[in-house]
Amino acid sequence: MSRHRSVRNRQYSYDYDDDYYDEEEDLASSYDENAHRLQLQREREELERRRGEEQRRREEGEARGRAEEELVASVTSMGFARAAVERALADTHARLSKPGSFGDAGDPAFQERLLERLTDGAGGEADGAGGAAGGASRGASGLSVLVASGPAGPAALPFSSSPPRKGGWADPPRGGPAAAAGTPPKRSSVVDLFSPAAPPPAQARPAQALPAPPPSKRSSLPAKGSHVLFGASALDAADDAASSGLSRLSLIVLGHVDHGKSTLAGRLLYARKKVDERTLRKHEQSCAAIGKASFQFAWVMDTAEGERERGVTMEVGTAQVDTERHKLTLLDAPGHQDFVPQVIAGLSCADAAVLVVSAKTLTDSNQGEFERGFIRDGQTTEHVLLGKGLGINQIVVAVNKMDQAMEGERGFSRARFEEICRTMTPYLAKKGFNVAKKVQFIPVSGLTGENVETVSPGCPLSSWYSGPTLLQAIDALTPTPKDREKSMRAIVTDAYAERSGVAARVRVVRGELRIGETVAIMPMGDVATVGRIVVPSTGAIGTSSDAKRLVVLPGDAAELYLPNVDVARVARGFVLTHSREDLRISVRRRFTAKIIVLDNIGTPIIKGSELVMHMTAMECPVVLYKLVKTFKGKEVLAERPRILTSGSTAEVKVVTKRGLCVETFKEARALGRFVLRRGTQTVAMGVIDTLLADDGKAEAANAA
Ligand SMILES: Nc1nc2c(ncn2[C@@H]2O[C@H](COP(=O)(O)OP(=O)(O)OP(=O)(O)O)[C@@H](O)[C@H]2O)c(=O)[nH]1
Repeated sequence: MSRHRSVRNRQYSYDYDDDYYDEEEDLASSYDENAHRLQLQREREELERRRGEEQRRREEGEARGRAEEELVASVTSMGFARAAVERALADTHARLSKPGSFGDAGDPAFQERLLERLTDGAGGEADGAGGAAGGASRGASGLSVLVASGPAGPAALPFSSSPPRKGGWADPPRGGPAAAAGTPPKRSSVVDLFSPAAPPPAQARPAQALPAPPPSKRSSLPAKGSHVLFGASALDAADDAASSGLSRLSLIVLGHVDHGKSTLAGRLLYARKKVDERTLRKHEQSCAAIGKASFQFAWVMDTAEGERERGVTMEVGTAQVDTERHKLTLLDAPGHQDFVPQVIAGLSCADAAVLVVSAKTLTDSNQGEFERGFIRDGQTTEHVLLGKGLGINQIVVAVNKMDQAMEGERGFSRARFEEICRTMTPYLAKKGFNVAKKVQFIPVSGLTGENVETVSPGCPLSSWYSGPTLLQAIDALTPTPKDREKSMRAIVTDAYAERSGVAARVRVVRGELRIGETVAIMPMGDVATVGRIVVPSTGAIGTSSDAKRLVVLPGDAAELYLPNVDVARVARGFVLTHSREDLRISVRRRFTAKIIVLDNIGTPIIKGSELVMHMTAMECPVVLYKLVKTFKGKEVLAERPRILTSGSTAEVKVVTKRGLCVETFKEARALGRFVLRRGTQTVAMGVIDTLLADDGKAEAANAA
C-alpha cells in the first residue's frame, strides 16, 4: 500500500503497513493540532468581536456616568450633600438586577428608587448650608421636575432631551451651579438616559419617609476596560499611594494552564474585600448554569465572555487591590502557550511574580498537574524563563490546589508540597534566581481559600505548616524603584478610533503623564494634547478641568483620548513621550544586545538568523547580523563565534525590520529588554546595551 495515500481514502484500505500507521498517526495528530489552532483562531476572532461589544457597553457606561455626574452636580448645587447623592446613585445601581447596564436607566423602577434615595439620603446628610431636602415630585418627563426645597427655594433639575454622546470622551459636566442660581433649566443628556418614557405622576415625598440608605454593596472591582465613575474621590485614587503610606507594586500571576491563576487572583481580591458576596454568588450561579461550577473566583478576573465560556484566560487581566503594605496592581496572565506574547506584554510591566503551580495529584496517571507544567514545553518552565529574562527577580511560588494534593484520603499533603519545593528550588537557582532571599514557597488553595489570608483551625495544613500566608509573602516583596523623575514614556497597548481622534490604552513605564500634556506619538512623531484620562484600575477619570489633579504614574495603565489623531498612525508598542524634541524616545533599527540562549532550542542560532523580537506589546522581525562574542561572567569564551548553542550567553548586533522605539536597559527597563522567538518557540532573551546609528557603525547618542 502506498505510503502517500490520502487519509480520506484510508477507510477503504485494509492492508496498512507499519509505516502507514505511523503516517496516519502523524497526520491525525497534525489534524488535531490544526483543528486546535483553527479553534483558537475562531476564539480569538470571537474575542475580538466581544471586545468590540464590551467597548460599546463601556462607552454607554461612560455616557451614563457623565449623565450621573451632571445629576450629582445639579443636585449638589441644590443643597444636597455630594456624598449622599453619590451613595444614593450607587445604592440604586446595586439594587437593580443589571447594575451598570445602560438599559436599566430608562426603567421606571430605577427612577423611582433614585428619587427615593436622593430625597431620603440627601435629607439626612445635607450639609449645613443646604439644609434638609424638602421633597420631590415627578411630572410628565420623569425626573425632569424633581424639586427640592432648601434655603434657595424650589429648583428644577437641568435635564434635556438631546441625545447622549456615544463618544465616551466628553466635555466636563455642566449645569449644576446654574440651576442653583435659578437660571432656567438647561437641557442636557440626562433625560435620554433616565426617561425615555413618561412615567406616571408622583406625589412629593417627605424626606423622613424612608430609612437612611445602606452603604453601597457594589463591587469596586473594575471589569477589564470598565471603570467606576463617581467623581472626586476616584480622581484622587490615582495618586494616593504615597499619602496612604503604601508602596506601589505590580504583581503578575504566572503559571501553566489551569493551575489556578485566575482563581487565586480572584480569591486574593475577595480576601481584601474587593469583591463582595453578592457578586460572587452571582458568578457561582452563572458558572453552574454553563457547567463550570468552581470557576466563580476565576470569573472575577476572567471578565471576557469568551474566556468564561472556555474557562481559559486569553488576555492579561488587571485589578487594583491594597494589601497591608502595597497598592497592588494584579496582572493575571494567560497560561496557554498560544498566549505567550500577552504574557511578555504583562511581564514588561511587572515588579514581581506569583508563580502558581498545581499540587493536585491525579489518580489516573502517575504524573500530577505539577509535573505536566514542569516539562520542557510546559508553561511553568517557560514562564520562569520569560520572567527571568524580562527582569523579574522576586517570585512567590504558590503551590496551589493543596486541597487536592492527596495523601490517602486527605488533601494538603506535606510530602507533596515538599516534593514540589525540592524540584523547583534547584531549577530556579539554575535559572539565576536567588532562592534563599528572593523566592518563597507557599502552600495554598485558591478554591477553598486556605492560607491565602489565614488557615482554618480544622485544616490539615495547620498541623504541619506555620509559615507565612500568601498575602504575607506578597507583603514581603519589594517594589522596584520607579523612575518618576525621568522624562515620560508610556507604551501603547491598544488603540482605536474615537470621534475625531484616537482612544489609546497606555502603560506608563517612566515619568508622569498628565491631562492637557502635549505628547509625541512615537515612532510616527505625531503630536497631540491629552484630552481625557481614565485609569481603569482605580476608577479615576479626569478631563481637562482636572488638569492638575490626575497624574498617571509609572506602573499605571490608563486610557487616553488623543484628539485629531489618525488611528492608522497609532499602534501597539508605540510610545508616548513629551513632545519636546530632546525628550522624545529614540527610534532605532540597530542596537547591540546581550542575550541568553535558552536550553533545548534545537537548531542553534547562527549569524544572520531571522527571529521575531517581542518587546512590550509589539513584535517585529529581526536579524542577528553579527555575533560579537560569547562570554561567561566577565570571561570572554569566543570572539565572533559562528553559532550560539543552547545555554550560551552572547553579545550580538541586531537589525530590526522597521524603526522601533527602544531604549537601553539602563535607561528604561521595560523598553530595553526583549524576547526572541522562532515560530512558537522562545529561543533567547536579552537586554539592549547600546543604540546604533543606521549605518551600524557610528554609535548614536542614546536618548535623554
Ligand atoms: N480543587 C481545586 N481546584 C482549583 C483550585 N484553584 C483552581 N482550581 C480549579 O482549576 C480550574 C482552573 O482554574 P483557573 O483559575 O481558571 O486556572 P488558570 O490557571 O487561571 O487557567 P488559565 O488562565 O486558562 O491558564 C478551575 O476548575 C478551578 O476551579 C484549588 O485551589 N483547588
